[in-house]
Amino acid sequence: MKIPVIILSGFLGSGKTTLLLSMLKESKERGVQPGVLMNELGKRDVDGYIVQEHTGTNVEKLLDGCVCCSRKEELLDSLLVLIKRRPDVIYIELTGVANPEEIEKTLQEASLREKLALHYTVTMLDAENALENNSRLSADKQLIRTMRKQLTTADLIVINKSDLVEPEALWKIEKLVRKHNREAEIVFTHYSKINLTPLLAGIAPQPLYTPAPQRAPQAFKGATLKRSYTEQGNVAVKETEEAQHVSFSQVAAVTLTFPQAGSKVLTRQQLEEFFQEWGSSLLRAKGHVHLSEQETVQLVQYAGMNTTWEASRYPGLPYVVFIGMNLNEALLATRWSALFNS
Ligand SMILES: Nc1nc2c(ncn2[C@@H]2O[C@H](COP(=O)(O)OP(=O)(O)OP(=O)(O)O)[C@@H](O)[C@H]2O)c(=O)[nH]1
Repeated sequence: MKIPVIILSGFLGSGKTTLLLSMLKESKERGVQPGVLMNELGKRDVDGYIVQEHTGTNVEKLLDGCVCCSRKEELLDSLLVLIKRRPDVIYIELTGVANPEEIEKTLQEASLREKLALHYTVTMLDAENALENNSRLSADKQLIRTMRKQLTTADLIVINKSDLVEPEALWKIEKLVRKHNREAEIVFTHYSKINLTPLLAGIAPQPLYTPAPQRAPQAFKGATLKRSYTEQGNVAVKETEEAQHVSFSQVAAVTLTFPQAGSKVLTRQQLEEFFQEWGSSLLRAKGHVHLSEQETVQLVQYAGMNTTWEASRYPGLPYVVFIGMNLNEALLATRWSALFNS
């Protein structure tokens, strides 16, 4: 019996974990036992902790690199670990700079192809930044190619964060998406709220020895979903064999911790200003912080230039992961220390 796999891809901060959380909630309501694999660029497991805290789901994690390149071997091992637990479905959340095509190829490897069946590849887009990303990130050609692959490989493209833009921007994004993928279903939403019934169609609690569910038997609006690469996508993305196996080049993650007791206490505003200070070179930041004794631990998230705060029960030492393009790590660390000494 093959286990269906759903891949969640999409640029940094586009809403993948938010979608995963609602998929896990829905799975629980259906009595479906999920296996979850999460990949993070940084050394700290921010999203895995969120998933465990919100849903109690046991997560298989791959930290500090991308499963489509530097952590490729470990992807295979982690999937084998998950398979042993006999889940009804496997959800793989990729880093924001991963090429889902590489993961699809891994699923075809001899040790996996008899056990796993790709069910859907979903790509999330952040409506607030999707139109500017091409020019904002143009210095990193490999990243641009990867983001294009995220579009061409998808069966379903979710244009998320629609609450942050005018309707006209959504039509422009749809036009852009269609240039790269004519076949995928496109849905517009905010906070990753989509109808999960088509996505989870055919996935049910599996008794032993039942036939594998059919892949994507239902579509979002009645049409049958097909895996296809548009001519445009194939022509536009001319890559060398070597380039195809690398998904990000100039994007890196830096984890910074807080000085021990006795140092100056930061305010939320100071931390938010610190994020803004790095301009477009800081693409994403997230972490668990404890700014003052008066406040509980907070999960802080910086995505698309917006900062959000949420109470958390994270028990460990506070930290923030910074993900950026050509981030000057030494300068970042110096400026970070200065925050507490000024
Ligand atoms: N305003 C707004 N914020 C959103 C929406 N969807 C998600 N967010 C917020 O955006 C931030 C990033 O969301 P995530 O779901 O963590 O995004 P992600 O793609 O998993 O992020 P990475 O894995 O770190 O790349 C969080 O603070 C979310 O609460 C949305 O539709 N609108």
